[in-house]
Amino acid sequence: MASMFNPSLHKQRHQFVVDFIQRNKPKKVVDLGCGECSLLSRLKFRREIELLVGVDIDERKLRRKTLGLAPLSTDFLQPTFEQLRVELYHGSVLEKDARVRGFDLVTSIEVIEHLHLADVKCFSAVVFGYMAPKAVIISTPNSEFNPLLPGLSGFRHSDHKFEWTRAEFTSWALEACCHYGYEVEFTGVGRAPQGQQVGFCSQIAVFHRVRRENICNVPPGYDPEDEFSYTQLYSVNYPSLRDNNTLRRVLVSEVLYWTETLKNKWMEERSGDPGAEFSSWLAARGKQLHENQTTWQEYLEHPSDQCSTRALWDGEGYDHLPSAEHQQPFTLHSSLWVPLGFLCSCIPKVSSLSGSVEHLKLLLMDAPEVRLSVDGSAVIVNCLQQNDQNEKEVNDIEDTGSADACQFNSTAERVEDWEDEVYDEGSPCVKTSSGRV
Ligand SMILES: C[S@@+](CC[C@H](N)C(=O)[O-])C[C@H]1O[C@@H](n2cnc3c(N)ncnc32)[C@H](O)[C@@H]1O
Ligand SMILES: [Mg+2]
Repeated sequence: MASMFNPSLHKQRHQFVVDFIQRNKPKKVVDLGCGECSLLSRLKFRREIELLVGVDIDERKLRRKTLGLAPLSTDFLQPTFEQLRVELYHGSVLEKDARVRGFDLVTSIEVIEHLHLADVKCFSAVVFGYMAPKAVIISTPNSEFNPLLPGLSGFRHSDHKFEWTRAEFTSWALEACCHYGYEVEFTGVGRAPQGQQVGFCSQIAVFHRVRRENICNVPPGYDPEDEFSYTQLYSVNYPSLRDNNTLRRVLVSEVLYWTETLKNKWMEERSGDPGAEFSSWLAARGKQLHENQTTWQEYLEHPSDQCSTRALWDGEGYDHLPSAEHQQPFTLHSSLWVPLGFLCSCIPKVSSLSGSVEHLKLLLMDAPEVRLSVDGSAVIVNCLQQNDQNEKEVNDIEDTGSADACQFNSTAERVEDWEDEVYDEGSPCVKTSSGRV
């Protein structure tokens, strides 16, 4: 049978669900009779889903592929604002469990035919009456197709309790609609050869819940005894930027990366002229970026162009930056001070993660990897090379000012109180620049 369909029937059924999800964007999805979780492993990539649950009666099957549902390293390295929780339960589709009630979508792919016919009514009551999701996708073999399957005698699988014709499937589905207030469309996957009027190899019914007043029978009442009949085997929360710890971790990495890169650019580009002032460099570079309609982030992402920097420094009159309303970075003795306002306004990645300067400050305040000024308004980056460190420490005892610090009279007063702190602590403020994710 496998060779009859390409892609395989199994893949086509799962693709049908994936396409449905892409169109309808359900947030809570449960796969009943999920087996070895192959559909769930595909659905975990559909990030519109926030809660993805699998239920099966076969615990061994469930445990075999649990690892396939775990977040990948990229989920940790590049988390998004989307949220996903995956849960696996050992239990029967014939029993009620409140944890899968009121979902947007229930799927049950090639499961119903494994139930005894006498239990199918109970399945309908649990799925449509108790779980009462917005939509349901049920697939099952179409017995009318069986004569076309080479070498098949009897049912398609030894565990099948029945296989329905299209009329039998339709009759069951319409009855469930009438009882529980759903409407249904019929389709399938696995086309018959041309001229054969037998329907699809796998027949599929897609149910949508209709308005409450259309429900013929009130769903069975809430039974506290049945509320938690499943046993949870697995649950995992995917990393999300909506979680404060994840957001802080990513933001810290970004802030360390961009402040270190800014420092490195400055140090690289001034290498031919150790006396070059940071303020002139910043102003000239800012003006050039403005003229080229380039953002600081774009500039920092690319290798230095030392020639053009030399030319910039030879110019004059760069006493303001295009984004003058934002505080500008400045050097104070051996440190680079990067105001959070600058990071938020000039580095879109930082602003989109933090949302505001205040929020950025709040998140960085508890992060030991980032050194903030006393008032929390700027990140302080040490500019000394390791081998300059000792010499500088000795010099600092006698020399309390530097040329660069004097360039920033306007800001010097503001940071007067912080200055002691910069020198008292003396150690590099940034431990790493490569921790960015
Ligand atoms: C043919 S497999 C389909 C697996 C999966 N839906 C897929 O598409 O790959 C049928 C699954 O239904 C499960 N099953 C059978 N009876 C069940 C019940 N009463 N409750 C939950 N799962 C059941 C079986 O353990 C098996 O994993
Ligand atoms: Mg089957």
